[in-house]
Parts: sequence; structure tokens; C-alpha cells
Amino acid sequence: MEIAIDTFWSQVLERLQLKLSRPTFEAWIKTSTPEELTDTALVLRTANPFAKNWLQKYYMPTIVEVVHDILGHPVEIQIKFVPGADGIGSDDAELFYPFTIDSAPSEPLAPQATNSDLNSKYVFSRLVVGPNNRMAHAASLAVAESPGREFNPLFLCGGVGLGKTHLMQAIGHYRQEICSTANIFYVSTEKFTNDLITAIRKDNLQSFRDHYRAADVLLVDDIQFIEGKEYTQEEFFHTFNTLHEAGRQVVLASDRPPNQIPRLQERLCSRFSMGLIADIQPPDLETRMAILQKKAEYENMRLPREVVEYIASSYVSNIRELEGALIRAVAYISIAGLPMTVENIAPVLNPPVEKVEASPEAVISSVVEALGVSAEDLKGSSRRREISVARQIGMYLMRQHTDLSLPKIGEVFGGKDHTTVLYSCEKMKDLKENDPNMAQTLRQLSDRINLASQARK
Ligand SMILES: Nc1ncnc2c1ncn2[C@@H]1O[C@H](COP(=O)(O)OP(=O)(O)OP(=O)(O)O)[C@@H](O)[C@H]1O
Repeated sequence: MEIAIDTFWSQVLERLQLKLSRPTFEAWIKTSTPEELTDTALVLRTANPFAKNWLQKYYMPTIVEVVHDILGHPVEIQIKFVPGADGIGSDDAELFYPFTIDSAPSEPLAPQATNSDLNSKYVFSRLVVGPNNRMAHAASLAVAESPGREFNPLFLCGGVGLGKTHLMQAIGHYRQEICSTANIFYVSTEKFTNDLITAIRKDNLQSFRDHYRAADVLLVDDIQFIEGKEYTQEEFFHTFNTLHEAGRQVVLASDRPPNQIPRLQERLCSRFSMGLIADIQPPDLETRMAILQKKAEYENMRLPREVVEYIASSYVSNIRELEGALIRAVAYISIAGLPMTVENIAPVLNPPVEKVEASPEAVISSVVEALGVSAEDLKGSSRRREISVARQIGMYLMRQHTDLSLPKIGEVFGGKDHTTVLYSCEKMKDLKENDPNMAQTLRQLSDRINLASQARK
């Protein structure tokens, strides 16, 4: 009997959903599509190369069994991934966890074994997956399902508040669920260092070593803070080697890739880079909206779409700040007894960052320090891309943080015309709204200027 491909696939999904865990189903199966079904073959297309690998390696027998059951005869199953055809990298790529504001939140995975090192909220099911973190999510899930195999270490890197800790701890929770006796250690680099210092002080180095080397999965957060700590690096090197050689999984999180961590021993740098470096970018508007919606669902809040869009547009580069803004807005609305509208929440959200008046010198030196150009470059006329972008950023920030007129700003930048200053300001304003990376850079620079200026007051 002939069966329509859509009907067939819904039946497959229905059955696989019962056989597989939710994150596995959501990440690997639900994102795949059947491309062709004949009497003898089924061709499946996956959403990313990880999914192809993973389905082939670990889920083929389950898929074969389910397909056989539905069709009543065996077929050959081919799994393929076509780069570019899946929406990876495209702006409108769909999210892994579709949900609507009116639906009840789906249950987070109930951990069967709890681990007091881990925050119970940082599970895969609470994480929104968008184009910004899709690869990091897929790699984390792969590591959680099959630690110590392919990506060892997994090095998660990305800016502040973008979900590195969340992903890392989700690996820990998921692994602990699969294997309740596994030793899952989550530790900040600071705690690792402090434990080491205490062990040395108490002349107890062996028990420190025994402890960390007993990990089945070692999750180390903020590894960039190991920079320059020679003794910690030495000890971590040996811990890392022992675990790696024994096929145990190491996951590291950092705000920058290993080769950009200053004063990191070469041998550690090369070890940190030998697995997979998965970066997390600032989320786009659609993903930010999805994050707010998901958060609201878990808190049992109903948010009008325009409110979600308004908050998501105001906070671009840090998900922690985005969540903080939502909490502030909700608290204000409930205390004031007002309806949840954009007009009502605007006063507590705007401006997200207080602007502090700064001197032109403070702006210049912040740009120089952060972007690695010289003051002469900023005042000169070089058209090299990194210099001209730094100059435009400097002009924009000077407009934001000082009272100088456009011609005066032009003077500070080595006698540029006021139309050049205006053009730079407009361009940066536009990029700030549309380019999450630039928004993050401008935000960090603004924070730096604020801090420097407050310190001087
Ligand atoms: N994709 C996401 N979906 C839902 N929530 C997210 C997502 N990414 C981050 N968050 C939430 O944002 C907050 C900050 O995330 P997290 O602490 O993991 O960031 P981080 O990158 O480790 O930050 P830091 O650099 O400060 O250590 C957390 O509450 C986390 O749950």
C-alpha cells in the first residue's frame, strides 16, 4: 500500500517521540525532514552536520526499526546534510524549540539525580536555540549524550551573559540523568584555584588531585581567569591530561577563544583547541523574543507581543540583562497595578544604560585601549578598515558621552569635517540597532567609559 510521505513521517515522529528523550528528539529528529520515500529507500535531510553524524552513529537502529514497523518491510535509510539548504546562517532560520505565548510551558526534564553544583534551571529544555548558538547547542548535546568521544575538550566561547554557563550545566544535568552514578563536577576557575591554594596550605595536594581526577565530566567555567596563574595552569594541565587520557569529558567555557587568552601556557592553549571550539554569538531579535517568551512561560506570565518586541529590541547583547529587564518590567507593572503595555513599562526600561558625562580624552583612551589602535591613528587619515571603523566608533561615543558639537568632535579627531562626524554617528546608530556584534562592542565601550569617568569623579 502506498503511503504519502507526510503521513508516513508524522507516524515516524509520533513513534520516535516515545522512544527517545525530549532533547534528543527535538535536536536531531524533529529538525530533520524526509526528502524521498520509495519502495526501497528513505532519504532524510538533517538540519546540520552534527545531526547527520549523530543520527547515523547512535539512532540508526531505532529509526530503522520504526520505519520497518510502519512500512511493513525494510528500506535502506540514507541520511544527508546539504550545506546552506538548511537555513544555517540565514537570518530566518527557525528555532529548535517552537512555542507560542499561549501554550503551557512544556515540562523541563525532571532530573532523576540531582547535582548540587548545578543550577536546576540550566537545562536543555529551557534553552532557546537560534542561529547564534545552534552549533554550540548541538555540540553540547552530542557531548552530553556521548562524553569523551568526539569533542574533547568542548570549548564554549562567547561574550558576557550569552548562555555559556547554561549550556555547560545543561550538559551536566543531562549526563547525570542518563547516568546517575557519573561524577559530574561543575567548577569555576576561581574555585579550582582556591581549592588548589587550600590544598597546598593544608599540605593535602593528593586529595585535591584525587578529587578532580575522579570526574567523569569536568565542567570548568570562566577558564580565561586562569591567565597568568602559573601554578594553577600547571596543576590544571595534569588534571586535564589525566582525564583526557582516560576518555573522560572536559568542557571549558570562556569569554574568548584559547589563542586570545593572554599568558596561557602554549601547551594548555593547544590542548584547549584540540577538541571543538564552539562559539556563541549575541542572539538576533527573533531569538531574543523567543527567549523572553520562554522565560515568561516558565514564570506563568502572559506578555503582549509588542511588549516582547519592545524589550527584545532594547537589550541586544546580553541575555542576562534581557531577562533582568523583563523582571523589572513585570515587578513594576504588578506594584503599580497597571496593564502590561509598552507605554507603561518604558519608564523603567529606558535607557538600559545610564550615560555618564565623560571627557574627550576618556573617550579616546577607552577606544585606544579596547580596540588596539593608537590615538594618532584615530586623529590621522588612514583608511585602513580597522582604523576607520575605530574612528567612527570614537566619534559616535564622543557624541554620546560629551556635549561637544559636531565640528568640535571633528577637531578632536584631527580636524575632520562635521559632515564626516555626522555620517559616522548615523552609521554607528544604524549598526547598533541592526548588528548585534557592533551593539555589543558599543555597549562594552560605553560601560568602559562610564566606569573610567565614574572612578574619576
Ligand atoms: N539561549 C538561551 N535561552 C534561554 N535563556 C538563556 C539563553 N542564553 C542565556 N540564557 C539565560 O541568560 C542568563 C545568562 O546566561 P549564562 O549565565 O549562562 O551566561 P554566560 O555566558 O555564562 O555569562 P558570563 O560570561 O557572565 O559567565 C541565564 O539566566 C541563562 O539562563
